[in-house]
Amino acid sequence: MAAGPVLVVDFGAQYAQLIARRVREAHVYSELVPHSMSVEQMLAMDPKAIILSGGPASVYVDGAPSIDPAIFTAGVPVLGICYGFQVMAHELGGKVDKAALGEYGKTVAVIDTPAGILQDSPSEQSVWMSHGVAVKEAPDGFAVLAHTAGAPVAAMQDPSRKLYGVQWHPEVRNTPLGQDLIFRFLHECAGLEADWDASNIIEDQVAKIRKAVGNHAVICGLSGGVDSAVAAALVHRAVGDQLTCVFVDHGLLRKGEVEQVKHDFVQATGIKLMAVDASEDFLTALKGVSEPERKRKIIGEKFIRTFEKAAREVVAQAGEQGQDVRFLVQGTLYPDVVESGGGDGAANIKSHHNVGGLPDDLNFELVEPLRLLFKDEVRAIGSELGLPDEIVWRQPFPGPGLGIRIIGDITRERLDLLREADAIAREELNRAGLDREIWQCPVVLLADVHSVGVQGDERTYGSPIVLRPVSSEDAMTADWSRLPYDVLAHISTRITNECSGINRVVLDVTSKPPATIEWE
Ligand SMILES: Nc1ncnc2c1ncn2[C@@H]1O[C@H](COP(=O)(O)OP(=O)(O)OP(=O)(O)O)[C@@H](O)[C@H]1O
Ligand SMILES: O=c1[nH]c(=O)c2[nH+]cn([C@@H]3O[C@H](COP(=O)(O)O)[C@@H](O)[C@H]3O)c2[nH]1
Ligand SMILES: NC(=O)CC[C@H](N)C(=O)O
Ligand SMILES: [Mg+2]
Repeated sequence: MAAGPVLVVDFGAQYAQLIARRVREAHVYSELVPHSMSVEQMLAMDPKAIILSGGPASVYVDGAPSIDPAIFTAGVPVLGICYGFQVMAHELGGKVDKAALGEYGKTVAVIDTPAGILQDSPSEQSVWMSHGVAVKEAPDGFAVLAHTAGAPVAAMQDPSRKLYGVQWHPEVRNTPLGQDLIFRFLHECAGLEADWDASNIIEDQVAKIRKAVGNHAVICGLSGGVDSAVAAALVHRAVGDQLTCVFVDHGLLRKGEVEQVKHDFVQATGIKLMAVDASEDFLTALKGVSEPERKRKIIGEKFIRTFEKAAREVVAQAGEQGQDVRFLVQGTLYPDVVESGGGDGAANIKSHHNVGGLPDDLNFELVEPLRLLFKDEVRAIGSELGLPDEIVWRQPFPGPGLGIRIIGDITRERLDLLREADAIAREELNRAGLDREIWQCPVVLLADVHSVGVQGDERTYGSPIVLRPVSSEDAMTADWSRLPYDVLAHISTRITNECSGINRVVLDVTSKPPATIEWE
């Protein structure tokens, strides 16, 4: 039995990393590789199985990405999904052409033969589709298992060669029986054992970090959020006191956050923490800037400059034995990478400060043990590492902080106003016991928008506050939370009463997509 990961070959899919994550959910380790990697290199990784992802191209168009057909005769079980399925059919002599009917979204699949990857399937399944190309005839040797209105061959298999393909997307939650198909491919068709969970990643990462860092000093950007806390805990387990965490107060934090992070983190972990007040520096650099990407780039750069200063301080404090700090740990997760345009062929939606916002002259080597993972996986690791619930279940808060929640330029007055409104919303949501139900609730100040109000019989001309409570599994998609009206009413009354200058509170009722969670 091969010892390597299940490889997910990325053909530029929206959901490639999601496939890897569903495989890990089925307790088999999985990693993503680009389709540009050669088949020899893939096989050198000793993969247990290979999954070919979806993608935007059409196989019959010149120059469309493909894969060396040697992959299909290497004896490694292969599952093709959507574009990957079309590639498999095309390369092995099947017929692939424009679909008579494109299918996007919820579709009914008729299961003609409930075998193999579709063993025990009901005769019809609701599946999630996104295709305009279809496999019209399966290659020789394949059995057709299912069809839909637009896909005469919607699933096929040749168990003797361990080759499987499906037109729909089993990796998205909108395909209710999708995980069942992935599970059957891995454990029944490919015969893999369920041998991976969060504790494996801890062992793996600790070993990798130890090897990379050696006996050098390391700093970790620590925000109090779960991602950096888990990254810090992993690095601490690997190299102990070589690690110093650096918490930056950039003036864009929420009310009470500095004291809370200093206290909770040190108490929970015992890791060395250096808190740096860099607010003057950040706010001066941000003066007069209202364009979101500019804000993000400035914040990303200032973070690094602050870490550089902190690193010099760490060296100075170490005295005689002090040596340069080469490594910077960040709690970067996969959604930060993909939204910054870092996926293979993915678009830049917004430059997360810790990825797309990094300056070109970065002198640190980055240590990002969570870079391929999603937040719920990180939470599982945090629990396994023994971090307290207050850290593991803390709602996300973006590194650029309130800076990307003031729509308009950033001033100290606007920050103070937003901080008050945000504190009220958080207090009331917490009091109503809604913390776990809500993924996070950005509170946004539309600083340049003014509307007329009447307070104490006087005319006011103030700015609105937007409440943006969302529910989500991994921040890649989100829906607006249906909060109880009385909680909303209470928050609205308190904000307008207590925050002078705010005369309106509005609720954002948009999902992601089409919106994003943060406004900038
Ligand atoms: N105020 C800060 N001081 C130091 N480092 C920070 C700060 N804010 C963010 N970072 C760094 O940037 C990374 C990305 O921020 P991000 O908000 O995505 O993660 P997090 O704060 O650790 O967790 P969460 O997403 O749950 O808020 C962090 O993991 C951390 O390394
Ligand atoms: O550390 C961060 N640096 C950033 O630059 C950044 N931008 C967005 N976010 C957080 O990422 C998740 C997805 O946000 P969006 O739907 O707004 O893209 C949400 O949880 C956001 O709060 C960030 N976190
Ligand atoms: N989602 C996909 O992989 C789409 C595959 C191909 N581009 C099609 O339209 O059929
Ligand atoms: Mg954060």
